[in-house]
Amino acid sequence: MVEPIITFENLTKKYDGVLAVDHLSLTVERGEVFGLLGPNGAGKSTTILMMLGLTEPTSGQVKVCGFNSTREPKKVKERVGYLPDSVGFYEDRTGLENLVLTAMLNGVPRGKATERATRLLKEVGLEEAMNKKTGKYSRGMKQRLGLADVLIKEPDVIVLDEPTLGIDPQGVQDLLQLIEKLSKEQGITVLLSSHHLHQVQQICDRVGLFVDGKLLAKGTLDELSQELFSKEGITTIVKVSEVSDELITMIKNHPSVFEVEKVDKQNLHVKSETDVTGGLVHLIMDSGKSLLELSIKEYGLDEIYHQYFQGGGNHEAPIPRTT
Ligand SMILES: Nc1ncnc2c1ncn2[C@@H]1O[C@H](COP(=O)(O)OP(=O)(O)OP(=O)(O)O)[C@@H](O)[C@H]1O
Repeated sequence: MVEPIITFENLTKKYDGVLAVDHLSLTVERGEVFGLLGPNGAGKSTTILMMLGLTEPTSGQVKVCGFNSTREPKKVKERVGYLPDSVGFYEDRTGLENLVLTAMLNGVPRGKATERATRLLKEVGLEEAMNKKTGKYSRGMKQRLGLADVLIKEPDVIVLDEPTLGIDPQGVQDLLQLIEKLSKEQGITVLLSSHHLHQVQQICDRVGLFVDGKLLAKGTLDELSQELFSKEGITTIVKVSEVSDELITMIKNHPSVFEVEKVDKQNLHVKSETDVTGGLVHLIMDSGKSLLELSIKEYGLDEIYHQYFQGGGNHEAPIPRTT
């Protein structure tokens, strides 16, 4: 069996009575893109700091590539690239010079460092700006350079803390696609901490929802929505030429249907215990109306998050900003 690349075991951190991370147990598989999601103060940064060996757990442990982050922090740092939410570079040096310096500080000889830095700068789309001083880089360019900077030591894992902060929408899309590509093509494991649900949803294989230091739920979007919404049944969105009382009665009589909501004169939301799309097609045809649209409602991460913190998780955590 392949060992998980990151293992958190009952990881706990207390600061002067504040339980920043509360008995976190979680495994991340090699090559996964895992999203750490949670409102401010949920414990995401503290979790990352313990994983990098930069702060000691109060109890429990975290292992990366089989190395204990507290006892063997150097070995962990050799394998993990960390991109904080704001990266600092020597502003009077070029992107290429900055990268070569990082590579050499990580023990890569100059020739190889220049070769690797040039290749990475191309990969992150900074080919034309590589000889420009980083003081003249935009925020998006600095984040791209930051990504190249964490990749230069060829890590197994990269940890990205709010990587898209302050970047324009196109820059965000480009950066997310780049992260996804790197993970898929090079098998790099990515741990992404973010408030931005839509961005996380776009590239993460699995997510963990954190609040008050606790991991409330983890899984793929499908698993989380199944867990939260299965008790609500399946919602089918129906659009017909005209909603009539007769049609509503016919649908209500379907044995699996337990609720029919008329949204407007053409739209209905049908809640049922099982998938009733086939049955609905027949009922609508029998009623003499035309079927214009029929789809099962899918839940996105924002609905899952909202539901978890508003009701499903019975927590009163604030809803984080989602823009
Ligand atoms: N050095 C510290 N000393 C005391 N308390 C701290 C320290 N660092 C974090 N905390 C507390 O630990 C809790 C978790 O903070 P943490 O920064 O890990 O959350 P976060 O999820 O990363 O939040 P954000 O999204 O705002 O960065 C908070 O209550 C915070 O106030």
